[in-house]
Amino acid sequence: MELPADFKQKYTTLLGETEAKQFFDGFDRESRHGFRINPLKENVDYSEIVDTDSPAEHSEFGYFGKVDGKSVSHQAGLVYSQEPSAMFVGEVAHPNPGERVLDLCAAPGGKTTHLGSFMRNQGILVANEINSKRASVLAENVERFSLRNAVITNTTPEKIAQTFPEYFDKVLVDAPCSGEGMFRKDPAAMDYWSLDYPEQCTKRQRDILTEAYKVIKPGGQLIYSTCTFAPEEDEEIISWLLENFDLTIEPIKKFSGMDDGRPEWGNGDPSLKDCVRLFPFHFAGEGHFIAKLVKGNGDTTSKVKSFWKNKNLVRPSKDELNLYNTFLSDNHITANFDGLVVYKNLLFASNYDLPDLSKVKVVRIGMPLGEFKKGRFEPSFALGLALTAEENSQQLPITHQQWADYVHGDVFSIDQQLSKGWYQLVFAGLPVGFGKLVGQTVKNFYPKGLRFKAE
Ligand SMILES: C[S@@+](CC[C@H](N)C(=O)[O-])C[C@H]1O[C@@H](n2cnc3c(N)ncnc32)[C@H](O)[C@@H]1O
Repeated sequence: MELPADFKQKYTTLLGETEAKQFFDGFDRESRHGFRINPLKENVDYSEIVDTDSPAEHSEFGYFGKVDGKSVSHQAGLVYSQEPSAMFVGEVAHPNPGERVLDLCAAPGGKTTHLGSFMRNQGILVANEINSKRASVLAENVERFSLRNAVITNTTPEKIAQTFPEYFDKVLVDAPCSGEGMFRKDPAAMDYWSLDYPEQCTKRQRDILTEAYKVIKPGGQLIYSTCTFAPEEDEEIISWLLENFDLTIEPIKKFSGMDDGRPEWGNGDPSLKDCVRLFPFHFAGEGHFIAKLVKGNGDTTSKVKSFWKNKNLVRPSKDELNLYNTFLSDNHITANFDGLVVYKNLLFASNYDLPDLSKVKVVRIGMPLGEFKKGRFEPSFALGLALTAEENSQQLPITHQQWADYVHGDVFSIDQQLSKGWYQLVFAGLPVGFGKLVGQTVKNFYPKGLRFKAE
């Protein structure tokens, strides 16, 4: 691979001739692909749909291997394709069920879906993305992954800081960066690169981190990561954080092939060693830098405004509750969702412990359950993916061909005689969405914008 001459010169100075040569040779090695399994999808017959022969020791739900974007496993949220070094970020953050967690730079959702896997639908996971198109992709991935406790916002770090002062136990800043760790997989990333580019990125990283700091509870954690090797965006940024904020570095447990942070590439603080560097010539991944910091303990005086200050959100009316409960009982669904809230004619399972979100653009206020339509309740696609076999006995196993018809938007027939109603279609135990059975025809409710031709 033809690396930029300035890049080679810079890293030859930083690493010395011998190590720099190994570093550059690493870009010519073949990339190893990876994916994570979604632990929230239960009762799945893995042998039929995904190859889990090569687990990754450094990431609890991680595997080596390639997943096709048009496969059932990807489309129905059983897996998330993620390169092996990126899947160490969520592992370092490792939130617990019940915590309040923010993923500040979240799209397309690689880390968000990982954080949600650890949280097991308990607590609050706010996933924010500043770019609206990317926020939509984030919402799709969160929906596929069936994260019930995720709120998706599309706003700036400043607005997040105003809305959630000292609110979160853990904050992840997976920062926009110069992307040197993308060069191997996507050589076009080199076109953006220049000797000055890392320095330019640091300004934006400092601005984002200044806001991120404000939303961490005293004693809470900040996880910072980049997919670049540039010291300006890695050790230098952490040095700046240590010098300007009440933060200390927490050691990260390292696995084989992972390098220490380099104090001499920052301000010399020995604790920078406790950060982690993933270099492709030592570790089977594209490259990452990760730091974990803890905010000092102190009293908090900050208060957030109540969820119900937002006048657009209301509790479901008696009639709406009736429609929803009738839908559940008619279709043998026993799932129990808390935090019911209505926005326009949409019903969500949210969390009343959230603050007033009226100053930020909310993409989804929680898990979409469905929509009230002229005297009836129609379930969401997200609900069709999320319900487990225990929560919904009305499941209809389908073949791969029927799944292909379904995602293409076609109706299909079944041989059985079953009572009419909403059925959760399942392939190899994996729910793929709802269909409405009338006679022996399954009417298609696969979202129009997601339809595609499966191979
Ligand atoms: C490295 S990517 C995030 C990848 C994501 N965490 C994942 O694992 O899928 C960085 C994100 O930061 C967003 N971003 C760019 N400028 C930003 C800013 N000034 N404030 C906050 N986010 C920003 C980008 O749109 C991009 O989606």
